[in-house]
Amino acid sequence: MKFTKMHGAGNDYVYVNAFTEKLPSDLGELARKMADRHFGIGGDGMILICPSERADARMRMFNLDGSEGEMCGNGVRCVGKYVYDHGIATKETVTIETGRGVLTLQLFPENGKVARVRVNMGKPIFNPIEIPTTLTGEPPKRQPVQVAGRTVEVTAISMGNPHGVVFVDEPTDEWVLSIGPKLETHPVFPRRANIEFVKVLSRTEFQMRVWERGSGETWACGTGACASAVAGMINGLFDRKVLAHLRGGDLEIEWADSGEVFMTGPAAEVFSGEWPE
Ligand SMILES: N[C@H](CCC[C@H](N)C(=O)O)C(=O)O
Repeated sequence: MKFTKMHGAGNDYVYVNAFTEKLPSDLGELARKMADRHFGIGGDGMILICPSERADARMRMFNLDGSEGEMCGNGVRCVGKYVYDHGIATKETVTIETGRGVLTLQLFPENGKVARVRVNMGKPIFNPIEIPTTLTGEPPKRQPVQVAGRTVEVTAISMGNPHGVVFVDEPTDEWVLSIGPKLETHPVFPRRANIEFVKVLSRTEFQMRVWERGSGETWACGTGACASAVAGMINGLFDRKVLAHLRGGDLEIEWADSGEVFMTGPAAEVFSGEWPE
């Protein structure tokens, strides 16, 4: 089976073109094996680029633990790059079907290959039942959650997948690696959640580290950067356009008057090969 390794701001996945490749029935197991950094190709998970009846292609994303997520912001930029660079779509505006509907992407090629992508990520979801979270308020803003013997204020938002945003003075290892997994699996998030730790730098800039549901710490999270930006905006900390500094690079996030969130960032292909199964 042919695969392509790609990343968006260091959030790396093993991509498989399901237009041409034959896939096994247990996709979770395939993701776990291929994404293993010691015994496999290595990555934060696996993303399938599939045919769609409603869009240029359909994205399916699997975490490192084999669970399937609804959406992936860095992944969808890479899928946009893949379909253009590999001739599945020829226009610079493409549509990708995801677990949260069909998204429109604006591609920015350089010398014939896509280098940056702007994605209409749709409207943030504030309804606690849809997120899903047991926290109250719509949106649940800075709600106290008891974790590891302390009270942490969490803002819950869905960008198609669930996020809990925590504003901190410094996104330390203790926050990310110790509190992160406890919040991911906390009973306030019945389907678990991706957890972002955000340091406000100014009204237009923030630094973020993320603990992802099913994958652990990753170097960037597109949906997480959108959720963090919107969390900062509804908490009165940010203007409507912000720059997110993540471990693996920067993402520009804008919450437009239409209510839709636009994310712009890099997409890169690293190498391709064959998986011997
Ligand atoms: N890294 C991805 C999000 C993956 C989310 C996944 N961990 C989930 O279970 O929701 C992003 O760039 O948006």
